[in-house]
Amino acid sequence: MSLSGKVALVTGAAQGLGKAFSEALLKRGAKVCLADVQSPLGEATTTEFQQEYGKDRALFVKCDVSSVSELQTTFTKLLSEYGQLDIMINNAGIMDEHNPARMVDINLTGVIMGTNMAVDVMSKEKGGQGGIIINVASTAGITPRAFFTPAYTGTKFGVAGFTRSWSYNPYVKKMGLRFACLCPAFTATDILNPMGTLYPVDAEKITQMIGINEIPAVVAGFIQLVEDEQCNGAVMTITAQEGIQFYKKPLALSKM
Ligand SMILES: NC(=O)c1ccc[n+]([C@@H]2O[C@H](COP(=O)([O-])OP(=O)(O)OC[C@H]3O[C@@H](n4cnc5c(N)ncnc54)[C@H](O)[C@@H]3O)[C@@H](O)[C@H]2O)c1
Ligand SMILES: CCCCC/C=C\C=C\[C@H](O)C/C=C\C/C=C\CCCC(=O)O
Repeated sequence: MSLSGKVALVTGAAQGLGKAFSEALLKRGAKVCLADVQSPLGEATTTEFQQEYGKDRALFVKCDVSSVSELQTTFTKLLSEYGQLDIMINNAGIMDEHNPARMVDINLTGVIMGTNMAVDVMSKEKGGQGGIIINVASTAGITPRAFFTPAYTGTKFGVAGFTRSWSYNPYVKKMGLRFACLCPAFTATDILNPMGTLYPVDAEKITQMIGINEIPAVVAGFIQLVEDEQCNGAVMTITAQEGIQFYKKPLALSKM
């Protein structure tokens, strides 16, 4: 898939992985709407990108993904500026075991609402041009070994299950859509800073054992998913020890 002239919406784009995904798309010729709850930082990131890639190529919208109305406003602003949406990246997420309800609202409900709104805009059956929706989960979303963060792990299992379920929808071909789930293990971003766990854990020991991805390694996997026209249903894990791997797909359902 050539990215030149495509339009992307990336949530949680002010910093970290979302910022890096946005820049990778910009470098390949896409226009990017950066959505984030952090307003000054999101604006600064967008200004930086406008200076590097052109004023009309990046747009910032302040958006809390846990708010249906803020998400709707984001889609409205994006469409009025760029007229189309081809690539939806539901990336915004937090780690806060002490506030599980808020974490579910952002990490899971935000992804569900962002995906469903994107389907409405992008589906060929509804006047869109098709495209790809990538939801960012975590290796914690496919193995419960992240025992120290049970609620976070629950939200990421939800994201992976939700995304895979969409990918098996028998209408995806007609809609011209692809769904993929990106599951990095520990990656060097600010989310690791507070180590917000419920129980005392030797975080250093755990991260040493598992290793920490550098951001470019995750961006490489991300771009592979965006560009690969055959990737519908992919669940890609990225670990410092084993790099990119694909989580096995269950047997296909008999023809529906
Ligand atoms: N870094 C890791 O170790 C790692 C590993 C696996 C998965 N992930 C996932 O990657 C995604 C990106 O995280 P990151 O590592 O870049 O962390 P980060 O903390 O650097 O970035 C998260 C971004 O999301 C934004 N955000 C938070 N709440 C939001 C909300 N309600 N609405 C909109 N934006 C919001 C933040 O402002 C921030 O810009 C998350 O979903 C995270 O769970 C991270
Ligand atoms: C001990 C520190 C916990 C707090 C870390 C904060 C945020 C982390 C977010 C990531 O999504 C976590 C990524 C991976 C989970 C770690 C291990 C899962 C097991 C990996 C494996 O089984 O290979």
